Amino acid sequence: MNDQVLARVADTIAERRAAADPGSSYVAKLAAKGLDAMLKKVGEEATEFVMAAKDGDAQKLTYEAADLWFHSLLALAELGVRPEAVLAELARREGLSGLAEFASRPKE
Ligand SMILES: N=c1c2ncn([C@@H]3O[C@H](COP(=O)(O)OP(=O)(O)OP(=O)(O)O)[C@@H](O)[C@H]3O)c2ncn1[C@@H]1O[C@H](COP(=O)(O)O)[C@@H](O)[C@H]1O
Repeated sequence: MNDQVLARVADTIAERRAAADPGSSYVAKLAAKGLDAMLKKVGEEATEFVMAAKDGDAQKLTYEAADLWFHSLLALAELGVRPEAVLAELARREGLSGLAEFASRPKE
Protein backbone atom coordinates (compact mmCIF):
# COMPACT_ATOMS: atom_id res chain seq x y z
CA MET A 1 0.00 0.00 0.00
CA ASN A 2 1.41 3.39 -0.94
CA ASP A 3 0.47 6.78 -2.32
CA GLN A 4 0.20 5.38 -5.85
CA VAL A 5 -3.13 3.72 -5.03
CA LEU A 6 -5.27 6.61 -6.27
CA ALA A 7 -3.38 6.70 -9.59
CA ARG A 8 -3.70 2.93 -10.01
CA VAL A 9 -7.44 2.98 -9.29
CA ALA A 10 -7.81 5.88 -11.77
CA ASP A 11 -5.93 3.82 -14.38
CA THR A 12 -8.27 0.87 -13.76
CA ILE A 13 -11.28 3.19 -14.06
CA ALA A 14 -9.95 4.46 -17.42
CA GLU A 15 -9.48 0.88 -18.67
CA ARG A 16 -12.93 -0.23 -17.58
CA ARG A 17 -14.58 2.88 -19.03
CA ALA A 18 -12.92 2.20 -22.37
CA ALA A 19 -13.51 -1.52 -22.74
CA ALA A 20 -15.41 -3.28 -20.00
CA ASP A 21 -18.85 -4.88 -20.13
CA PRO A 22 -21.46 -2.99 -18.04
CA GLY A 23 -22.86 -6.39 -17.13
CA SER A 24 -19.71 -7.41 -15.28
CA SER A 25 -17.95 -4.13 -14.42
CA TYR A 26 -19.34 -1.65 -11.87
CA VAL A 27 -17.24 1.15 -13.44
CA ALA A 28 -18.55 0.40 -16.93
CA LYS A 29 -22.11 0.21 -15.56
CA LEU A 30 -21.93 3.68 -13.99
CA ALA A 31 -20.04 5.11 -16.99
CA ALA A 32 -22.88 3.94 -19.24
CA LYS A 33 -25.36 5.75 -16.99
CA GLY A 34 -23.38 9.00 -17.15
CA LEU A 35 -22.30 11.87 -14.93
CA ASP A 36 -25.62 12.42 -13.14
CA ALA A 37 -25.62 8.79 -11.92
CA MET A 38 -22.04 9.18 -10.65
CA LEU A 39 -22.88 12.43 -8.87
CA LYS A 40 -25.94 10.79 -7.28
CA LYS A 41 -23.65 8.05 -5.89
CA VAL A 42 -21.18 10.69 -4.61
CA GLY A 43 -24.06 12.34 -2.76
CA GLU A 44 -25.27 9.03 -1.32
CA GLU A 45 -21.79 8.01 -0.23
CA ALA A 46 -21.19 11.43 1.34
CA THR A 47 -24.38 10.99 3.36
CA GLU A 48 -23.29 7.50 4.46
CA PHE A 49 -19.90 8.96 5.45
CA VAL A 50 -21.61 11.60 7.61
CA MET A 51 -23.85 8.97 9.26
CA ALA A 52 -20.84 6.76 10.07
CA ALA A 53 -19.04 9.77 11.52
CA LYS A 54 -22.05 10.66 13.68
CA ASP A 55 -22.16 7.03 14.90
CA GLY A 56 -18.49 7.32 15.89
CA ASP A 57 -17.77 4.03 14.14
CA ALA A 58 -14.17 4.30 12.88
CA GLN A 59 -14.25 1.04 10.88
CA LYS A 60 -17.50 1.96 9.10
CA LEU A 61 -16.20 5.51 8.58
CA THR A 62 -13.10 4.11 6.86
CA TYR A 63 -15.26 1.93 4.61
CA GLU A 64 -17.58 4.81 3.71
CA ALA A 65 -14.61 7.14 3.06
CA ALA A 66 -13.25 4.58 0.58
CA ASP A 67 -16.68 4.43 -1.13
CA LEU A 68 -16.77 8.24 -1.28
CA TRP A 69 -13.23 8.55 -2.65
CA PHE A 70 -13.87 5.83 -5.25
CA HIS A 71 -17.08 7.42 -6.53
CA SER A 72 -15.33 10.82 -6.56
CA LEU A 73 -12.61 9.26 -8.74
CA LEU A 74 -15.35 8.05 -11.12
CA ALA A 75 -16.81 11.57 -11.42
CA LEU A 76 -13.33 13.09 -11.82
CA ALA A 77 -12.59 10.60 -14.63
CA GLU A 78 -15.85 11.48 -16.36
CA LEU A 79 -14.71 15.12 -16.37
CA GLY A 80 -11.12 14.36 -17.38
CA VAL A 81 -9.48 15.19 -14.05
CA ARG A 82 -6.74 12.91 -12.71
CA PRO A 83 -6.27 12.32 -8.97
CA GLU A 84 -2.71 13.63 -9.36
CA ALA A 85 -4.22 17.08 -10.01
CA VAL A 86 -6.17 16.93 -6.73
CA LEU A 87 -3.09 15.71 -4.84
CA ALA A 88 -1.03 18.53 -6.41
CA GLU A 89 -3.62 21.05 -5.18
CA LEU A 90 -3.44 19.59 -1.66
CA ALA A 91 0.36 19.71 -1.84
CA ARG A 92 0.23 23.35 -2.94
CA ARG A 93 -1.94 24.16 0.07
CA GLU A 94 0.63 22.65 2.43
CA GLY A 95 2.56 25.88 1.93
CA LEU A 96 -0.41 28.02 2.92
CA SER A 97 -1.59 28.99 6.35
CA GLY A 98 -4.45 31.02 7.75
CA LEU A 99 -7.56 32.66 6.34
CA ALA A 100 -5.76 35.36 4.36
CA GLU A 101 -3.67 32.97 2.29
CA PHE A 102 -6.68 30.81 1.41
CA ALA A 103 -8.65 33.88 0.32
CA SER A 104 -7.23 33.57 -3.22
CA ARG A 105 -8.77 30.15 -3.85
CA PRO A 106 -11.49 29.80 -6.53
CA LYS A 107 -14.94 30.61 -5.16
CA GLU A 108 -17.97 28.34 -5.66
N1 LIG B 1 -13.04 0.56 -5.38
C1 LIG B 1 -14.02 0.13 -6.00
C2 LIG B 1 -15.34 0.14 -5.44
N2 LIG B 1 -15.79 0.61 -4.25
C3 LIG B 1 -17.11 0.39 -4.28
N3 LIG B 1 -17.50 -0.17 -5.45
C4 LIG B 1 -18.85 -0.51 -5.90
O1 LIG B 1 -19.70 0.49 -5.42
C5 LIG B 1 -20.82 -0.09 -4.80
C6 LIG B 1 -21.14 0.73 -3.58
O2 LIG B 1 -22.39 1.15 -3.72
P1 LIG B 1 -23.41 0.81 -2.55
O3 LIG B 1 -22.73 0.70 -1.25
O4 LIG B 1 -24.48 1.84 -2.66
O5 LIG B 1 -23.89 -0.63 -2.97
P2 LIG B 1 -24.95 -1.04 -4.04
O6 LIG B 1 -26.29 -0.71 -3.50
O7 LIG B 1 -24.64 -2.47 -4.35
O8 LIG B 1 -24.64 -0.14 -5.33
P3 LIG B 1 -25.71 0.33 -6.42
O9 LIG B 1 -26.65 -0.80 -6.69
O10 LIG B 1 -26.38 1.55 -5.87
O11 LIG B 1 -24.90 0.68 -7.65
C7 LIG B 1 -20.40 -1.51 -4.41
O12 LIG B 1 -21.49 -2.38 -4.52
C8 LIG B 1 -19.33 -1.87 -5.40
O13 LIG B 1 -19.94 -2.54 -6.51
C9 LIG B 1 -16.42 -0.35 -6.19
N4 LIG B 1 -16.26 -0.86 -7.44
C10 LIG B 1 -15.02 -0.88 -7.96
N5 LIG B 1 -13.89 -0.40 -7.29
C11 LIG B 1 -12.57 -0.36 -7.95
O14 LIG B 1 -12.76 -0.35 -9.36
C12 LIG B 1 -12.10 -1.49 -9.93
C13 LIG B 1 -12.86 -1.96 -11.16
O15 LIG B 1 -14.12 -2.48 -10.76
P4 LIG B 1 -15.08 -3.14 -11.88
O16 LIG B 1 -15.42 -2.05 -12.84
O17 LIG B 1 -16.28 -3.66 -11.15
O18 LIG B 1 -14.29 -4.23 -12.56
C14 LIG B 1 -12.01 -2.51 -8.81
O19 LIG B 1 -10.99 -3.44 -9.01
C15 LIG B 1 -11.72 -1.59 -7.62
O20 LIG B 1 -10.35 -1.19 -7.64
